[in-house]
Amino acid sequence: MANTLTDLASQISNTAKAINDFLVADGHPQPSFDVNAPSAFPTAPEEILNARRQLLDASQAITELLTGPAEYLRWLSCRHHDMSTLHWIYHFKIAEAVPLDRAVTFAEIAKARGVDEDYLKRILRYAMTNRIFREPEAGLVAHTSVSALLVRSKSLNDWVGYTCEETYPSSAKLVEAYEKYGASQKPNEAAYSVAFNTDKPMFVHLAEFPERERRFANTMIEMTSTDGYGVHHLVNGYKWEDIGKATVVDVGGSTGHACIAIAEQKAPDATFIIQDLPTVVEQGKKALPEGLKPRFSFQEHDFFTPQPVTADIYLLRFILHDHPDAISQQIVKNLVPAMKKGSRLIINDGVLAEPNTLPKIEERISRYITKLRDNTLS
Ligand SMILES: C[S@@+](CC[C@H](N)C(=O)[O-])C[C@H]1O[C@@H](n2cnc3c(N)ncnc32)[C@H](O)[C@@H]1O
Repeated sequence: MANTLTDLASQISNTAKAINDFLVADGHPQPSFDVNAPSAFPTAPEEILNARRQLLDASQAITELLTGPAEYLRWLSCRHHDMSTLHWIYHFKIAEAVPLDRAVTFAEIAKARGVDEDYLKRILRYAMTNRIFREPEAGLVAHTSVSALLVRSKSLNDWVGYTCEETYPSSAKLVEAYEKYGASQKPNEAAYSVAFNTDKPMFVHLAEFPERERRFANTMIEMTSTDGYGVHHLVNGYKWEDIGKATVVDVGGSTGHACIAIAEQKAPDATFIIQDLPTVVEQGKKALPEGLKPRFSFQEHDFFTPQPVTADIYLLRFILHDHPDAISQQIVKNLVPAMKKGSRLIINDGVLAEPNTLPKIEERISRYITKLRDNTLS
């Protein structure tokens, strides 16, 4: 792998050219933080996606190399300001006070949201260094494509809320939780337990706060918009078109978004039972598209107890990574008594690559799953 400045620079130049040629040839706009810029890189052939990965990796490497280890470590340890300012913006609904089509003064935003103008200015000017809002003229605030998503995308706003208000405070308690529980595998002995002063597992505790539970369910939907966790991997990774009139049970299926995609795109005759905790089930029933009602039902079921439904297919999507091996085995064992001859179990989950086999950016994202477990689940 290239590791000198000139090697990295030429890798950056070559991959940038390949990407630019693709964007121009296919009529896509240049990447930009303009408020109306596309919110994601366009669909592209595999070689362009690879060039993008290489470019991201090389540009991160060159930035970090040039920053130098001491400076890099100093500022790495200050990144909590990124989260705390984002949290402040989320909590006081600042994005909603900025129109999408024009700039407004700090004073107008402060008045609309009932916050102190100077405080707001300090928070926003820091956030602007992360491309969240911009100051087109001194004293005026306008949206960027990033801050605009806090208004335009309800599920991305919920993702930000969940990370700022559940995982961020839990992360800050990682050391305290380890001091208290060591490497406990119990779901109620996690950093979340310390942060929220509870002896209940996260999902049980969340159920006491319907708005936070709803936000978590929406975060799961938003997750399917990401590269690696897209529901298209599940939809295209199995021959759903061959299952005919099968019954599919989605265990811990949240509000049913994965099975909705399967039902709409690949399995027009199958029926689906979405199982989850009681309040999530209620949300799922409310959000189900009208046309799917004859083929969908929602059922309260705790996957730590025996499965009540005999079905052709059981789906465990993004369930097992939340739990240590012994508990995951129990979740799977609970399915066995309900299974009939020919029943299938489909597991769709994150798999960790060997260390150093992915670009650093991708390896870090894939390891979020392990952090999720340490922080919030066990
Ligand atoms: C990480 S989410 C995955 C959701 C969904 N399968 C998906 O792919 O988006 C875990 C889900 O398990 C549900 N859950 C947690 N504990 C549960 C339990 N004991 N029984 C049933 N569902 C549970 C949560 O409410 C949540 O919807």
